[in-house]
Amino acid sequence: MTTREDAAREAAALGEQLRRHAHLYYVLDAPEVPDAEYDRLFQRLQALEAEYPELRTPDSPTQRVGGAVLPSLAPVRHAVPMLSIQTETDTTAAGAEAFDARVRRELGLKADDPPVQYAAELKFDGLAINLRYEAGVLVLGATRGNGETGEDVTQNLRTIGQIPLRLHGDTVPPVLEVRGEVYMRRDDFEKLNERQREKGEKTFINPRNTAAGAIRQLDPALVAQRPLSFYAYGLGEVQGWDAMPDTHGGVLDALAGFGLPVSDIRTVGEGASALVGFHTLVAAERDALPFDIDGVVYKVNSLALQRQLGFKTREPRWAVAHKYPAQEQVTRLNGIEIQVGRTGKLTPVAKLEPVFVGGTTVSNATLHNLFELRRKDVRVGDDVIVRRAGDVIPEIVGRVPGARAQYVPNFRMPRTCPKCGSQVAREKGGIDHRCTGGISCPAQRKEAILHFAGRRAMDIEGLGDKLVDQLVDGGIVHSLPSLYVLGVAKLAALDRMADKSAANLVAALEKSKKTTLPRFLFALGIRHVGETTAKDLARHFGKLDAIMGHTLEEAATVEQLLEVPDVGPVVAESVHTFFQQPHNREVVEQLRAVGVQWEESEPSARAPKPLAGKTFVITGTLPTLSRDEAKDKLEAAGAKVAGSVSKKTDYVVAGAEAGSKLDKAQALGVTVIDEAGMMAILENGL
Ligand SMILES: NC(=O)c1ccc[n+]([C@@H]2O[C@H](COP(=O)([O-])OP(=O)(O)OC[C@H]3O[C@@H](n4cnc5c(N)ncnc54)[C@H](O)[C@@H]3O)[C@@H](O)[C@H]2O)c1
Ligand SMILES: [Zn+2]
Repeated sequence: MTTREDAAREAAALGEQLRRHAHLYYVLDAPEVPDAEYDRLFQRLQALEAEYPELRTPDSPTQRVGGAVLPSLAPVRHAVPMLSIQTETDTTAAGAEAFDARVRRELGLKADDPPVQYAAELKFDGLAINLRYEAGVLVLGATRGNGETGEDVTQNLRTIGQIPLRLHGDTVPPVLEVRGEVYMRRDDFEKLNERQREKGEKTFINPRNTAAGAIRQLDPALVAQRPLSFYAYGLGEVQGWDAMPDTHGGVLDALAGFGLPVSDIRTVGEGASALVGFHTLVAAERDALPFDIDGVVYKVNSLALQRQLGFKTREPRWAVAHKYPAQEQVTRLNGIEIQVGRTGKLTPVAKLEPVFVGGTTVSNATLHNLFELRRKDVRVGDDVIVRRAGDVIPEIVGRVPGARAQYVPNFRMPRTCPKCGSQVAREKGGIDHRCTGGISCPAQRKEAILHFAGRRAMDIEGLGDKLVDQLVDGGIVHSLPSLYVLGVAKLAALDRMADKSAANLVAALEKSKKTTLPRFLFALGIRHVGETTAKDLARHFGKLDAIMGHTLEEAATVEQLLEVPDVGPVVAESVHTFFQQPHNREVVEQLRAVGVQWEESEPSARAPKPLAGKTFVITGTLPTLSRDEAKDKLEAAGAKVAGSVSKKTDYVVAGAEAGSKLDKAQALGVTVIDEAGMMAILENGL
């Protein structure tokens, strides 16, 4: 049993904590704990005050709205105070029933009186804003502040495209204050954070705080860079609105008519059952919404009844917020594991004490990369904040500040891939750590096979996404070489695979064995080695063994790789590292052993380069060669092949139906030759 003194002591401590968190949240836009944690403390204080009403002092956090006003922004006194909304903590249907019962009691309705009509809408998780329109023109935009006085953020609000600077239509009242929420869409938030991550900069915690922080920026140019959105949901001061609707639903329709964004997800219905229906419906849709909501709001629809019900200190009696499970929760970080993605990226994953967040139990959450992990300074044993919103994978947004009981070393990335043992590398200036065992790493198997089979790589027709899934998941193909031992019988046994297509695939595999060195190099999926680089490498070295060497030690060094025209340090490093992985070398050997072959040539370092320094353009259809073949031949002789004709072009090779490029060549006086002329130059030189 709590004694009065205990209760007073606890209430004082709670008040202090709540005031501190409210300051961090409302004034600094930098909360230290999730809302669920704040709400828990708040409800505890409310319960104590209910038991001992003398503890309910006027300055108690339960009696006040929002936070203080930033001194750097001009204060705005609200004509009509901006209040909070009472929260219904019971998230089941009972929450809506309790509200309906309260409203009926306060209106003095009897059991057999007709049901009250309600408007139900989303509770957007953003920042409350008051927009003042005079004669239809936006003259002032303010934050809620402490409810009585807010901050002038007009210039910042003007940067939000969805907020009309002038209202539409000729029924706009002389004075109209519109209340609504500035928020950030989830995809906009993700994109913003993705950009921050790429730049290695600090990421934002959640859309709500990002939006709130942006609106209270001093520099409108900075605000303009933040993708903010707006929804209107109510009114402030109104003067001279002759045709003012008499219901809340009607008001929202009118606001939409004036050109203000109003959410379509709302309803008007009778009694508690309509509210329960809406709550259930929105719960099912919540994850799919493009923005965060933390609940739904029920409002008595009739404005006359709203006036009759009136206000308490902090909130109207005619509205209630019915919440959903929180999207951020605190839990214990039990460990950090490394996950290897399809493309070889290593991601630190938090192993959590299971926690119910965003409607499901979460025990894993991403920490994105080593830099972010370090910046957030999370260590095993910490209390961390997990966020799970919509379909976005759960993530750790930070740790709950506080001292650690004992020293815990900083997390380190493994030096070798936990899946295949290949070396882990991070490019200079890059953020991500990657496994370098592309073709030999089980985590990257599917991606590697798809790339290998691609049209511009080994060109294995019929080996697509779904089939690769089937082959790998069924344990039939576990490496690139094992593709070449697939038999028709085994393939035909697969789902959705007919004998004919099985036979076709085997034939395509057989055909693909005869390839070219550039295609083969490209097919290996070495990071940063695209088609062009593969060609450059093949031309320069001529033979695969000149690049990979008979032994690890004989493989081309970074310096040797840097001699290839157009190959820079990042590419050279990547090729070198690839061939330093024993598993990768094995796969290449096995591919050769199953019969993959190509014609090797003299390294271009030694081969004559009669066309060096000359630029060719190929246009039209040549009689025997494809354009790619002609290009290869010219490039092998040292020529540069360009895509468009300019004064720098030396020759245009024109085939049938050559169009504007030929006209341009003639206009510029560039020599035009045909395929036979090109072959003569290749054979005899210029
Ligand atoms: N994490 C922290 O440290 C911390 C600190 C303080 C407050 N908070 C959070 O702030 C919230 C409490 O703040 P509050 O007093 O602003 O109450 P509230 O956010 O629960 O409700 C009032 C607000 O709801 C918004 N709203 C959204 N949709 C609406 C709609 N359709 N109709 C009307 N209003 C709508 C308005 O901005 C309004 O001001 C809680 O969620 C709490 O967890 C968190
Ligand atoms: Zn690996």
